[in-house]
Amino acid sequence: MARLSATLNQPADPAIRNLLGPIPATQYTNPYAHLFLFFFLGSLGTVSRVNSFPPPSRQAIERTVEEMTVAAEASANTCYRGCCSSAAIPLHLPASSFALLSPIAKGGESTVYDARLSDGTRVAAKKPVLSTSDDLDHFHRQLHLLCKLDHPGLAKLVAANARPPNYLFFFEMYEARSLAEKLHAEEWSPSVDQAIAIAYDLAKALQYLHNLGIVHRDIKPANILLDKNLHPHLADFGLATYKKDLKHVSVDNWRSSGKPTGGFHKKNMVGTLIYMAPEILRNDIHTEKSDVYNFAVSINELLTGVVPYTDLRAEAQAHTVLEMSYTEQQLTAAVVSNGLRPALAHPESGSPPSLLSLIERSWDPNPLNRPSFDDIVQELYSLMKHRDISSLPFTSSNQFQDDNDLKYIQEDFSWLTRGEELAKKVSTEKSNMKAWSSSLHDAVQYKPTLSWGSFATCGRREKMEDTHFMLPHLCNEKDVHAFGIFDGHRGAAAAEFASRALPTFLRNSDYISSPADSLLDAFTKTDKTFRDELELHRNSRKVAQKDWHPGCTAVTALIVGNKLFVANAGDCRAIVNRTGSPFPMSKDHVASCPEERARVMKEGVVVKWQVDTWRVGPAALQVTRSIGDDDLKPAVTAKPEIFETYISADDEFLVMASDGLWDVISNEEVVSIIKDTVKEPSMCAKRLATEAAARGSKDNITVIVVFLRPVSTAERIY
Ligand SMILES: Nc1ncnc2c1ncn2[C@@H]1O[C@H](COP(=O)(O)OP(=O)(O)OP(=O)(O)O)[C@@H](O)[C@H]1O
Ligand SMILES: [Mn+2]
Ligand SMILES: [Mn+2]
Repeated sequence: MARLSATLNQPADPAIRNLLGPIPATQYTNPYAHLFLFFFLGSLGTVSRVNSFPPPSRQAIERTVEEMTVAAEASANTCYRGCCSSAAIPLHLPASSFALLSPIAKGGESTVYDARLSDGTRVAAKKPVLSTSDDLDHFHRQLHLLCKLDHPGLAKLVAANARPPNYLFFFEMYEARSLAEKLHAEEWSPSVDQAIAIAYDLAKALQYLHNLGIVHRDIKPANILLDKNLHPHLADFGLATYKKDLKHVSVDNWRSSGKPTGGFHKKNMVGTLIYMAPEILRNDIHTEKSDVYNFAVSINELLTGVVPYTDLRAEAQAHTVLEMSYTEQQLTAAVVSNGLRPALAHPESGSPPSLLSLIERSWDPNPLNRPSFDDIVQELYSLMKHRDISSLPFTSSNQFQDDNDLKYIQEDFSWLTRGEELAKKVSTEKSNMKAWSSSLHDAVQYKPTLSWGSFATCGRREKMEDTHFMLPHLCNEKDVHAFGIFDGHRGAAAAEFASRALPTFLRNSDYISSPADSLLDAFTKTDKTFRDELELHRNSRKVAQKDWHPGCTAVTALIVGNKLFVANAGDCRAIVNRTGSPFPMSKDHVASCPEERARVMKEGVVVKWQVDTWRVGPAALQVTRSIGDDDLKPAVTAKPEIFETYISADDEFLVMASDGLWDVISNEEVVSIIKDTVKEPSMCAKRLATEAAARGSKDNITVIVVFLRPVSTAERIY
């Protein structure tokens, strides 16, 4: 308001000054001045109709007023109202710097054009229909939101023109157009693996939005755009909003809107009716879980290639469901009251049962029963790993891969499988497990009873660079178990490689007699094999960026009978709850630790205070030990520190986690959180990760919880 009053007081177009003339100056500074002005200008239109001048449209006047504001504003990159700003996206693209070519889609709300920027970039220009001041507000809300978003799974805004008279959004052009067109116009039929990869990418994008507190509210294949590699990008933020604003918006939409059955809202409702969750059809407020429902219907459409409910065509009344408006009510009633859903993809078509179950749970009538996108991402990620989809050409690799190894992926390369292959090749196939367990046959020794679970989430990060493994009963030895977590940096390559290579080395340890030596050996071999492989790839023509040095920190626990060994390199951490308090099983290797700093400097690498903490070398790494990071070897060593201890009845559980957890939750708090959680290891792991995310952890979070004694005993004690 301050801005408005300031600008209105400036000398401007005399026509406008005349229009505004009669308004007493005091009213400009009143907080409702804008509204006031608006009504006032609106009534002018009516007045001037009496005279024979053509009435200036409300929109024209509002824009002229806004133009004055534009003139008054410095060249700051904000919209004319000052509500939207961006460091990266130009918000005032002058008319001379773009050309609109042919329209590619036209809806009630907007026209999308094939367009070119002056540097020749092909973009999609979305020109919204702005006929009321509500539409203008809506444009600003949408721009404000789009300026805040940056995720590979979302349609990317590259520029905007947020000033009169041409309000435009410029998006990156996704050449394969929308999933709806691809499926129904081109009759594309994706492989199951392609469908899973698309679902995973989309789920990641939605997880990102939900973590920011944003709901999309219009997920459907027509709003899922595909690039030339068939990676999906969620588009159309016309209905997206902060969840916290939703109550308000919803009341606006459904109750106090002057036109409850027509216009904008009706159109949006109708346009997406077949994707809408029962609670929305009942006019409840949209939550994240309504997005989950829309997602499920869309993914099922991707798997089946069938527009929801159109396969009911044979049945008498369903015939017109999509064509005639009166049957919309019947469809609504069936979805809401009778639990009607689109026909689920057939297992015979190759869709894995776990995916079908995920879809069914995601369109559950009760929103509370639907999984969150954290859960969905996790499930799809496991499914992808299980099917080894990361090595297929159409993968959603960029979600958990660095842009560099994206190239490998597209050439059928996977750091995961490479880790396993190479470790097998390097190690001899002779296992030492027998030697370890021969020490176990002591009748009086304590026998821990194990149960284990894990949870991993990308959290607020865009990419998942943590990996982990759980190998209970290693080599079919009932008393030997291994667990590990790897936290990647500078890409996920090292973490992925290590998550397969390290357990393979462990399994195949040959000549070494003690488990601790085997751990040490597995760490150093994993590091060496990874760096050798990386060197080969960097020298090959496949990698554009030669200066690429991914690494990962690692923590691995090996339980042999009643003995626990933890090997750690970097800032993951492991603790045991021993007689009710945390007993550390690792030490953090970070540059802020004086001994570690001295060690690194002795090896000839500089450690400097940078930004907020001590950092190592030109790469400014915070950790002082890791696998990979070949630009900093040998100072940043892969040699782990190994702690060992006997497990006794005093020991309740082991917790291992990446630093995303420990950054925000102390060892003591971890113990007490598990104390009040159901004694089920994966529930405990999930609870800890969720708590860390809620406390603002900005990192990927992976947690493994291993109960060391029968859970019922533990529960009786607490
Ligand atoms: N960046 C883009 N690249 C390629 N095609 C695009 C792009 N953006 C939009 N389109 C095409 O234009 C169509 C409409 O875009 P969008 O959904 O953003 O507009 P809308 O007016 O909000 O439509 P709706 O009727 O779904 O609300 C899309 O389905 C797609 O076919
Ligand atoms: Mn759309
Ligand atoms: Mn839209």
